[in-house]
Formats: sequence, structure tokens, C-alpha cells
Amino acid sequence: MSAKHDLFGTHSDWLFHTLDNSKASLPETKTFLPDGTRISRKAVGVLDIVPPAGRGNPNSEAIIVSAGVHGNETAPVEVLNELVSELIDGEWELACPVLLILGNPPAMVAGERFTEVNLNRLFNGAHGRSEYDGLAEAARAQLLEEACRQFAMASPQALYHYDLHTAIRPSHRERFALYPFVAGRQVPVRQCDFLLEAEVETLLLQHKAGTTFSSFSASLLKAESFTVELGKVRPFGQNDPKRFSGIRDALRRRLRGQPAPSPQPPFDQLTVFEVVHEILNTGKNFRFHIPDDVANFTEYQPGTVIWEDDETSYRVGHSPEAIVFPNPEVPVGQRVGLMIRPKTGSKLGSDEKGVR
Ligand SMILES: O=C(O)CCC(=O)N[C@@H](CCC(=O)O)C(=O)O
Ligand SMILES: [Zn+2]
Repeated sequence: MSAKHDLFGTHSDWLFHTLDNSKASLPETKTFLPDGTRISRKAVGVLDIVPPAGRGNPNSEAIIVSAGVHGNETAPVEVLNELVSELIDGEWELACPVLLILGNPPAMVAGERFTEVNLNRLFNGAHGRSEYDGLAEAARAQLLEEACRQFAMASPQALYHYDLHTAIRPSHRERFALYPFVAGRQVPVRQCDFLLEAEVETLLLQHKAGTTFSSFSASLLKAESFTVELGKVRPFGQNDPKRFSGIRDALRRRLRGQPAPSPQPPFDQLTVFEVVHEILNTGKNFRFHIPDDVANFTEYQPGTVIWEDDETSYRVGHSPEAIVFPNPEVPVGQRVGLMIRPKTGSKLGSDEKGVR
């Protein structure tokens, strides 16, 4: 029997197996590749992969990569599935422990952002709130947190987490990453270089911890974590693979333990923004003054009223601010968008010290 058959039975690959078993609770299954690499399918859509003892891990790292936390963000799911197929087919050898996650299989089958509640608001323990009792997404958040905890405990190396997404709106900047807030932390220059290698040339610094997957791994597992937005939401099969070659090639290079290339034009400078305001649906007759179809990074001039309710309002401050993720269709208390502005001295080259 082949490793592929042990893991995915009669399904042609990891993605088909995950979609076909989206609601199943399957027991853990382990197998080995001919080179000794151990692959454990911890749960549906969760693979823990460890290279054989004795193989060098030249970058001394352990990596978590997640995709499909929102079920309709399919391109990053296809990227991860492709990397898994290449590894299982023996096209390259793994150098470091890796945990690969397809976040929300039932939502992937439905082609929806989520089925009952937004999975990416349930981390950092939020899944335990009584309002989420009995919801499938709350159970999934708990399972994913536990899988990440176990992976982190088993891997003494430096831990990295890339949570891959695509955006609902068009964007003036096609690819961008968000760096979760952890007090006193600076973005390491090597991570800036990795983002550039993945053709991600814009970075947003969050201003407070949240309940996203990347905020959980950054705050509680001390990982260097990023949410990475790689383009626009499209159904399975409608993504242009060329637009995702940057992240695919950069991740493959990391998993193989190869040295980092130096940043090359046009991806040699990261533009950095800071979040200045998180817009929440206050519920008190909340009114959002941004049109439905506005693109991410659309700029607003000082004094523009962005939202108001019966008690308060938010106006752009002394310098222009841009909007990211505008979406008023969220439950009360949840994020409607982020207001950002360029970080002073925001062009970061590979020879500088980091930001913040
Ligand atoms: O395009 C949108 O409105 C949402 C895209 C998306 O899912 N973004 C993530 C960002 C998570 C973070 O802030 O780190 C999300 O909203 O969950
Ligand atoms: Zn998303």
C-alpha cells in the first residue's frame, strides 16, 4: 500500500479526501514515505508531517500553514494541496516539521465563508463562549488550537504560522499580510524578506490582540505569525495558479530547508501600514458610510465620517487613512473593517532592523 492510499484511501489527493469527509470525525492515521518522513492525519484536513530523524533542519524551524479557514477562499487551499501532492509523490524532501491545515471543510464544500459562525473569530479561546455552544465551527477552532499546541510542544525549533486567505473586495494592493499584535514585538527582517519572496509587498501592523487564528498562535504559542491575503475570493477551479506562484514557491523553499534568496526587484521593499482603528458593529443603529463595492486600501481624507451610531462616530484623523476589509454584514460586536495609515518611515528594505 502507498502512503497516499494509507492517508486518503481511494481519493486522488488530500483536498478530495477532506471535502468528501468534511463532517466526519476520523481516527488519527499514520504512514511513512519511502524516505522515512512520517505523515499523521490528525483529523480531517490536518496533516502533521515530520522528516526522518537525522535529516538536517538547516533553518531550525517548525512551520504551521493553514488555508481554508474561510471556506470560499479556495486558492490557498489549492496551493497547500499541491505542495502535499508533490511531497507524497517524492518530488522533494521535507527538512522541517510542518503542520498543514485545511481550516473549515464543511464551509469549503458549501463554497461559503462559514456555515454557522466565522471560524476566524473563535480562536484565543473565544470558541468556549456560551453563545457558540454546540456550533461545529466552535468545535473546529478548539480542535485546531489543540493540534497547534501539540505540534508546538513536539517541536523545540522556532515556530512560524502563515494563515493564508483571499479577500472579498478588490484591492489596490493585491497581496498583503497582517502581523498580529503582541506587546513589544518587532517584525523580524527575515520574515519581511519571506513575505517579499512570496510576492507580498504590503504589511499591516495590528494594534491589539484578537480572536483570529494568527493572533492565537502569536499570543499563546509565541509563533511568528501572519495572516496573508493572496488575492481575491474565487470558487475552486477558477483561480489562476500563476498569481499564487510566489507563495507556493516560497513555502516549498522553506519546507525544503533551502537558504533564503535575497529580495529581488520589484519585490524588494515592504510598505508598512499601522491599524489606527477597528470598526465594530456597535448595534446601536450602526451606520456605515463606505459604499459596498469599495476596494481595500481606498483612501479617505481627514474629517471624513466613516461610521456613526446613536452615540458616537468615527472621523478620519489629521492625515489620510485607508479602509481594509469593509463588510457591514457582520453580527453585532464583530469587525466591519480596519482603518489604516502608512507607518512613518514605512519602506522597509532587507538590510534594515525591522519595524515598530
Ligand atoms: O476580505 C475580507 O473582508 C476578509 C478577508 C479575511 O478573511 N481576512 C481575515 C483577516 C484576519 C486578520 O485580521 O488577521 C479575516 O477577516 O478573518
Ligand atoms: Zn479569510
